[in-house]
Amino acid sequence: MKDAVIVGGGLAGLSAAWRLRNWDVTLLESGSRVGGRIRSENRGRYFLNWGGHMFAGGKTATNSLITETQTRSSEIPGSLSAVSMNGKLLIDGPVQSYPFRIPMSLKDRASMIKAGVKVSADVLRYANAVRLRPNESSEMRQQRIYDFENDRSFADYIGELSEDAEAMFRPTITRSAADPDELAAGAGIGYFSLVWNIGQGLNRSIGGGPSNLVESIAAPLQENIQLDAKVYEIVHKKDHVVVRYRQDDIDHEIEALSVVLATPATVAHKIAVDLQEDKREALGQIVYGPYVSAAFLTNETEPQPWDRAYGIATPKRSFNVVMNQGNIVRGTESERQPGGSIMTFSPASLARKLLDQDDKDIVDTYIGDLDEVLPGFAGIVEEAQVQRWRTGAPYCFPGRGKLQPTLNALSGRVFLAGDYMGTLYTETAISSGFTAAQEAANILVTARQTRRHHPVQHPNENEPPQHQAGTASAGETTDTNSASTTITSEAS
Ligand SMILES: Cc1cc2nc3c(=O)[nH]c(=O)nc-3n(C[C@H](O)[C@H](O)[C@H](O)COP(=O)(O)OP(=O)(O)OC[C@H]3O[C@@H](n4cnc5c(N)ncnc54)[C@H](O)[C@@H]3O)c2cc1C
Repeated sequence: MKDAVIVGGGLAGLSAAWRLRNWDVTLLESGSRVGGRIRSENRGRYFLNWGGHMFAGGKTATNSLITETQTRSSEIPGSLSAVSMNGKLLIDGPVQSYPFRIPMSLKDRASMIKAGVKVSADVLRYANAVRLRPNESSEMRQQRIYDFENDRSFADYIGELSEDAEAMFRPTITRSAADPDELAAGAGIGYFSLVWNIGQGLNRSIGGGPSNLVESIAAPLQENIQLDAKVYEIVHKKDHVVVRYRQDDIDHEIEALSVVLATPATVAHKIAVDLQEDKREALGQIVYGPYVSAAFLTNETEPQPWDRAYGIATPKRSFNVVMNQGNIVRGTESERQPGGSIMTFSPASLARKLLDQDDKDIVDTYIGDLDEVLPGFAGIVEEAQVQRWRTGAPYCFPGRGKLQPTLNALSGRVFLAGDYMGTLYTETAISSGFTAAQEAANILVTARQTRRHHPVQHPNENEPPQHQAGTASAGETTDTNSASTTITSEAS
C-alpha cells in the first residue's frame, strides 16, 4: 500500500510530489516527459519555449517552490507591454499613450479611448475588490476574484467597438484562451489589471528555461516517477483508493491511502469515477480554450530593434503576442551576443484556425507575420517548431464562480490540484499542488497515529478518517494554502 499516488506530472502534480517526498509516493504521468504545459529545450546559450514562461514572485507558492528546489530565477528583463500594430512597433512608454502613437482613424482612436476609460475605472474597482483582506484565507479571496462581474461576458460588458479598438483589446483578453464573448467580464478586466500593473502578477523567468524548474523538482524524485503511465480509473475503497493505469499495453493497479489528482479537469472528471457527484459534475463544467505556440531559434549577428522587448502584443496577426525568450539570456550579458529565441502564441479563435493545419503551414504563416512585425526576421530563422495545446488553459466563463465552493470541498481520499482551481495559472497549479499534498499528509498522519494507538485491529480501523482542510497534526502548519506550508517529514 502506497502512502500517496499522484496522478499527472505537470506543475501541480510535481509540486504535490515535492511536498510529499518523504512519504512513500508514486507519480503516474501519461506522457513521455514531466512538465505538462511547461516545456522548454536548450539550444546552446539559448532555449526554445512552447509553454508557460512567466512566473509569480514575492510571497507566493511559486517562489517557495523555486527557493526550496534551488532553481535559478530572475525578474523578466525588457518591456512587457510593447505593441506592433498598423506598421508601428512601440516598445516603451505608457500603454495609455498607444492610441495616440499608433496610426489609426479618428473614429478608431475615439472608440479606443472611450473603451479604455471604461476599463480603467473597472480595473480600479477590480483591484479594490480582489485585495487581500486581513484574516481572510486565500480561498475567500479567490472566490471574490471569480465572483467579480461573473454574470456576463466581456463582449457584453465592453459593447460595440470600432475595428481597430477591438483588435487592440483582443490580445489582452484572449491570453485567457477565450474569445471576448466566452470570457467573463470580470476576468477580462482582471487581465487588463495584470497587464497595466506590470510587476504585480507573473513577472519572473526561470534561468535556462521553464523546464529547468520542472527538472529541479523531478530530479530527486526520479525513482518515484513513472512515465507513459495513463491512469484510467480511480476508485475509493473503505480505507484506501485504487488507481488503475495502463503502461506498455499492460494494465496495472496501485493501492494508496491517498491520491492527488493533478490532471486537467477534463481528465479528472472522466477517471475519478466515484468522486462526490456534485464535484465530478463541477469538474465536467470547467472549460479550456486552445493555444498554438511556436519556438524559433535565430542566428542574427547584430542587435535587433526588438532586443529591449520581452512581450510584444500583435493585433491583427496569426498570433497575438511575440515573446522574446532570448531576452532572458540577454539580461545577463554585457555585450550583445549572436543569436536569439522567439516564441509566438496564438490563443482561442486564432488557435482554432491553426490546430488542424500542418506544422509547415503554421510555420510559414508565422514567419510571414513575424517578418512584418520584426523586420528581417525571415532571414535569421535557424529552427522552428510548433506545439498544439488543445487544453491550453481553463478560463473563467460567466457563472464559473459558482463552481468554486464545490471544487474546494473536501471529500474522501482524492484531492484535486491543477491550474483550473484558480485564476493564476502556474501559481494556482503550484499552490493547489501544495494544498492537496497537505490534505493527503493529514490523512497519512492520522492513519499513522491510529496504527500507533491501536496496534491491534480495531473494528473501525477501515473507516476513512474524518478530516478537514487545515486539520494540522504535530509539525504541520494550519493554513493549507500558505506558501510556506510545511508537511511533517514522516518517512515510512
Ligand atoms: C503556450 C502556453 C503559455 C503559457 N504561459 C503561461 C505563463 O506565462 N504564465 C503562467 O503562469 N502560466 C502560463 N501558462 C499556463 C501554465 O503552463 C499552466 O497553468 C500550468 O503549467 C498547468 O499545470 P498543471 O499541472 O495544472 O497542468 P498540466 O501542466 O496540464 O499537467 C497535467 C499533467 O497530467 C498529465 N495527464 C493527463 N491525463 C493523464 C492521465 N490519464 N494519467 C496520467 N497523467 C495524465 C498530463 O500529461 C500533464 O503532464 C501557459 C500555458 C501554455 C500552453
